[in-house]
Amino acid sequence: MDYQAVLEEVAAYARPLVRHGRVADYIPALERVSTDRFGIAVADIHGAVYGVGDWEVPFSVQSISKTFSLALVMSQSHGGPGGDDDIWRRVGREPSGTPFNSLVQLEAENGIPRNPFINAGALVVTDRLQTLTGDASTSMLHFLREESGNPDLAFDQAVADSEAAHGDRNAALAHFMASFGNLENPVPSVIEHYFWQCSIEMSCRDLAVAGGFLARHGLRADGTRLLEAREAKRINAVMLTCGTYDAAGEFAYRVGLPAKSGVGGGIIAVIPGRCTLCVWSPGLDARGNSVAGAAALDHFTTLTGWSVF
Ligand SMILES: NC(=O)CC[C@H](N)C(=O)O
Repeated sequence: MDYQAVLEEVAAYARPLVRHGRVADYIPALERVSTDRFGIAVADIHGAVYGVGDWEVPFSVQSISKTFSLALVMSQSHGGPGGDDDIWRRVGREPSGTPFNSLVQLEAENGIPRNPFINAGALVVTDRLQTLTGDASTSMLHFLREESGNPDLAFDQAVADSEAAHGDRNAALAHFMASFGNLENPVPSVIEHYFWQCSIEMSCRDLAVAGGFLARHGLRADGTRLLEAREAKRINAVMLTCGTYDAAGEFAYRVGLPAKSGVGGGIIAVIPGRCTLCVWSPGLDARGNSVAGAAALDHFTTLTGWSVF
């Protein structure tokens, strides 16, 4: 496969959609990013990386971090009966069908979020990572530096501060879950670590490389094992069904890959056994997914025939 040629063709297909959609404005620091940007990268399972456009420009990973926090928690607390991790007692794995920051299901479902990729679920996962590591956001940053091979990865303090200043919704979710006994750490510390992890800046290149363990059935870049193969399979499955919020059905229909999006405009996608992709373009659709990014991934699987279906 000539990855570079495929990426050029994908970029040409998606470019007319760049500037479509809206930049997330509920986190004011994200509003400053230009909608003109478009980049896409592929990292194959052997470590080769290809990219076009703004593929080396760092952006705010936002909810893409939810994939890595789940992986870190699963890697550190291998399972109970049937190999299931304890985290699944505290968070479900069904699509929510509601927006990523919705409160509505939590009361009826006793403070157990539908899945780890909506905000409520990610707060539970961050809480667990905080208990396991003592410093959830820093342990994630170190992991991402190692897996991406980029020691310069950093938090974006302006984004973390901006989100904290406008974080009433996430604070409400956390307090509500705490009232059901579903948080182990104090709410202020959980939301602070969550905002920090969302603020990490990475490029398409960094994210495609760092997500390689999902395509390598759990093996890290250095060949050591992060996750059992069945755990990597499970994360990919939850990405497919829940990774693009209440658009996961539409995304599976169009793209047919496990994927996780963020309101910074990035989307990572996994082709197990082959490669990991990351695309970035900040204009978002009504559900919070990158318009040009989703179109690019759609065209990539159409050109290559490499969906999981
Ligand atoms: N969908 C997202 O990327 C949301 C992440 C964002 N930090 C939030 O909590 O609202």
